[in-house]
Amino acid sequence: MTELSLRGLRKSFGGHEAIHGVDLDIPSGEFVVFVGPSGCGKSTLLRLIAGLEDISAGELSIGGAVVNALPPAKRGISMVFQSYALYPHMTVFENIAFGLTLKRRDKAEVDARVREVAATLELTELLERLPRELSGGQRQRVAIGRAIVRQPKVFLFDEPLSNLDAALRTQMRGEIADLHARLPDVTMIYVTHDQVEAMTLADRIVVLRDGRVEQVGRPLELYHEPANLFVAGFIGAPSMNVLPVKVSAAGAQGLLCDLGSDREVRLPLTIGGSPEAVQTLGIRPEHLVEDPEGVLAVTVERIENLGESHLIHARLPGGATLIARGSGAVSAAAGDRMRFALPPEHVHLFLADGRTAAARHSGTDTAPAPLHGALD
Ligand SMILES: Nc1ncnc2c1ncn2[C@@H]1O[C@H](COP(=O)(O)OP(=O)(O)OP(=O)(O)O)[C@@H](O)[C@H]1O
Repeated sequence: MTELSLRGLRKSFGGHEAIHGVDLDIPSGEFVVFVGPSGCGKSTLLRLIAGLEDISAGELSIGGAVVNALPPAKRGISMVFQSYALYPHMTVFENIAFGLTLKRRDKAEVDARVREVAATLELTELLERLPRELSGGQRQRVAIGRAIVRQPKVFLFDEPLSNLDAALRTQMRGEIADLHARLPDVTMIYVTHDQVEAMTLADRIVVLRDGRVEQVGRPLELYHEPANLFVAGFIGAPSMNVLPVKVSAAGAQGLLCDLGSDREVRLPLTIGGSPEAVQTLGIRPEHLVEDPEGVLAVTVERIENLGESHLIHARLPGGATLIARGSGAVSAAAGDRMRFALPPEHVHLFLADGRTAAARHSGTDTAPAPLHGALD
């Protein structure tokens, strides 16, 4: 069942339109993550759903009912903020109970609900403490407790872990994943800057740019089959390498591609339209293969050792830079010349307007997974 439905949702602040008409259906129980560069409208979209901002145009439905005019408290939604927003003079118990007591429930019922939620979040021992007597992770758990005690149908998170250090973030990320598993009927919408949170928590990721949806899909779908250059560059860290390319010949043997290097590369791909329309080639850092016969001749500029892997930052003769990820120790050093090959199954091709070019492996009837889209 569709829990949330956004139809042509728009938001203007004065004369400035921040959300330009977003359409999105979110089924009940789904964990959806909004990502995108700073200022793309993630928080605004979340606040429109919460009712903290008025919708300028379009329709928002929750559980089948249009809620545009409903105040936040009547939408069956709870929200957890980055800042926790706990009441400093109230104990953990009182903070969690706050949402319930507002509804003037029976005291014994409030007590039981708070203790149940506290047990779920391992806060039982801390119920009498004040927020200032808690660690960052504990405070965040209280904020989550205050949200779930209301038994919302929809749970909104606005960068809930961004104030925590790396280790605590990892722990809380696991706790949020567990919470989702324990509350399978609760729909969760989560805003983050963090790629790992987006990739690991989401059933589906919504990539936003300048107030518009660029692509919606499962994390690995976005990773392997980005609809356009923007999504290709945004999902994945380090970003996908993108190089200007000219297709100099296309035929039964595939595409002959000129990357401005000293040799051309033949990719066993065919595309559905004019080869001249292809202007950019993309390859992820982990898919570049060191090969003395490889098409890309580079000069190493810098090596970053990350322990379990390393990143080679290199420059092509034309000036373009690229990053290759390898495993284990690396023998190359700054100033070295190396060559990399492009495994065709990992190559992405993009059109002048940034859309992914449709492509299929020559000699096969089925389109390969990494390349899709329409070529006009
Ligand atoms: N109350 C407001 N008044 C005017 N403009 C606003 C207001 N809130 C947001 N905006 C504008 O709307 C756009 C989207 O902002 P929003 O905070 O939703 O982005 P975001 O993707 O959440 O950014 P960040 O990742 O930096 O938090 C921005 O251009 C921002 O300046």
